[in-house]
Amino acid sequence: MSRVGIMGGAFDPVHLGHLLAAEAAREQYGLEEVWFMPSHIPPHKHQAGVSGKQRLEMVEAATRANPAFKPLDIELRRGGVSYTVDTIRELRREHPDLDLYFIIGADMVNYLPKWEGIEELTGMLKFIGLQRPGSFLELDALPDHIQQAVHLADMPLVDISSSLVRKRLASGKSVRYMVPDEVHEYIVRSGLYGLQP
Ligand SMILES: Nc1ncnc2c1ncn2[C@@H]1O[C@H](COP(=O)(O)OP(=O)(O)OP(=O)(O)O)[C@@H](O)[C@H]1O
Ligand SMILES: O=C(O)c1ccc[n+]([C@@H]2O[C@H](COP(=O)([O-])O)[C@@H](O)[C@H]2O)c1
Repeated sequence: MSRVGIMGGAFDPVHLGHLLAAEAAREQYGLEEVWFMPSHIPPHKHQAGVSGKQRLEMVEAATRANPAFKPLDIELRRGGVSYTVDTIRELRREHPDLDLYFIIGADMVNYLPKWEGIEELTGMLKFIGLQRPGSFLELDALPDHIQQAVHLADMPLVDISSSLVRKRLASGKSVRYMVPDEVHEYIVRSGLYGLQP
């Protein structure tokens, strides 16, 4: 059974932290591919400022050079609030042969008890959790059935977030090397996040 990782997020915009997390999970769990999946409306935070099409295009630009990384537009096509449980049900119908691993940073691991349909979700996939500066990942604090579904991976800690990238762009600061060059070019060319095209 092929192992596939899913890196879900708003990707507003995609940054180096996302790519390093996906690569660490791929390497440490022998994932054949990692699918980068922008959410339509995130379940727990404000809707992204940039359109789904543009967030997907940035993900396409960021993943193009890596044959193991693929963009996945399933949540953008479905619309509405992007509950992961709905997406995984759909993906398992389409790909019953895959062993799915959902990749998340420490902030999201700690939030797992509040995810919609978490009991069903832990029966359908495994999570790969990564430490992230600013949120300490504490497995012991989680209910048993969630702890059993979460596997840990190591990555070089990087204190980069999409909010930091947006804030820096809006105040005219450099985000070079925080996002891939292709994404930087896309942001500048499209005049996103307060830049003039
Ligand atoms: N620097 C990072 N290290 C590890 N995981 C990360 C990092 N940045 C984001 N993630 C994880 O990537 C997933 C998608 O994150 P998302 O697209 O919401 O980015 P974000 O940087 O958290 O955004 P924002 O700052 O707008 O809240 C989440 O599981 C999040 O925990
Ligand atoms: O389904 C849920 O209840 C749920 C709650 C919080 C987060 N998620 C998913 O986790 C991924 C990372 O979330 P975020 O908010 O950090 O972009 C993204 O794919 C979200 O849809 C899912």
